[in-house]
Amino acid sequence: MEQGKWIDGKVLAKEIKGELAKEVAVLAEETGERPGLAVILVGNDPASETYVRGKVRDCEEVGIRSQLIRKPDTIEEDELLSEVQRLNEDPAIHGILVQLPLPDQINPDRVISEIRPDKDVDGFHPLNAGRLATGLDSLLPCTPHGILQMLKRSGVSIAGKHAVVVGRSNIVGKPVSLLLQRENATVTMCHSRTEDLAHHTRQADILVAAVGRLHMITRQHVREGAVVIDVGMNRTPEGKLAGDVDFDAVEPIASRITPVPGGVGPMTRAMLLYNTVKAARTFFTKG
Ligand SMILES: Nc1nc(=O)c2c([nH]1)NC[C@@H]1CN(c3ccc(C(=O)N[C@@H](CCC(=O)O)C(=O)O)cc3)C=[N+]21
Repeated sequence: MEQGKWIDGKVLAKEIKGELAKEVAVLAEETGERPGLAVILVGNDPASETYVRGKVRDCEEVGIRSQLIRKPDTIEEDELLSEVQRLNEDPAIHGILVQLPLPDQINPDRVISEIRPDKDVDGFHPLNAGRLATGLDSLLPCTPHGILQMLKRSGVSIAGKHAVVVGRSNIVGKPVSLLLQRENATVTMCHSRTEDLAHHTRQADILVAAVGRLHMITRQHVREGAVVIDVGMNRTPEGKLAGDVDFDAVEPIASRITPVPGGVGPMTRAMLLYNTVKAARTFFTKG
């Protein structure tokens, strides 16, 4: 296996965290304060517990203060909305993240819309989605922004290239297609109802797989020399974490490829820190 063609998300995330740690130190020097992130975790789903613990640890690494707020999975929507409102008003909190998924009695769209857009470090609020779509400055969703950073920092040129995005979710597919267009790529969107998927994906210079189905992108979907970004987070029958791309089949023909784990996931976490620092800087400079 040729290590040089892997785009290593862990290495790049570490580089970004180093840059953010310096910026946090400068902010602390100038203002006497540190960025603050509040993470709300409803219930005790083991996967969510692991993710949230990771986020808290990441914050410590760069000097961001974090606050984990736990709520039982029986919480009513109104109570969760009140908790968000309280954090909206808290001057020590610059970023608010409500871990998804939420229990059935809670409408996630209502909760996301309750977060102050300038504290919406997931970039999920409709105002931030609309600002991205219209080309205004905004807090960017972490996974799409992480993908863009991976491409840029590993020297992949985007302008004029054909990017094919598989998956049209609000958290990955749609925003990553907008970001790639902003970088002057020609973008094709594919989804579960696309006919002859492989016909489209084989045209890709840059292929982004964000479907959530284990190993659905195989060798026949990929043009020789393509750059392949795997956003999938699936479990194999053996319980291992694996992507949407059949890595062993695709790696030999790709020019660059991201592994799972160790690819997009760590970048997503790094961009959450980036957004928290950005939100804090905006808050401090507005006075
Ligand atoms: N409000 C909200 N915001 C989120 O950003 C959010 C969320 N809810 N709910 C769940 C998903 C999932 N997600 C991950 C991020 C990084 C890794 C990650 O770093 N994964 C490691 C491996 C972790 C492992 O080994 O289990 C990797 O890919 O190398 C995983 C999952 C963020 N999410």
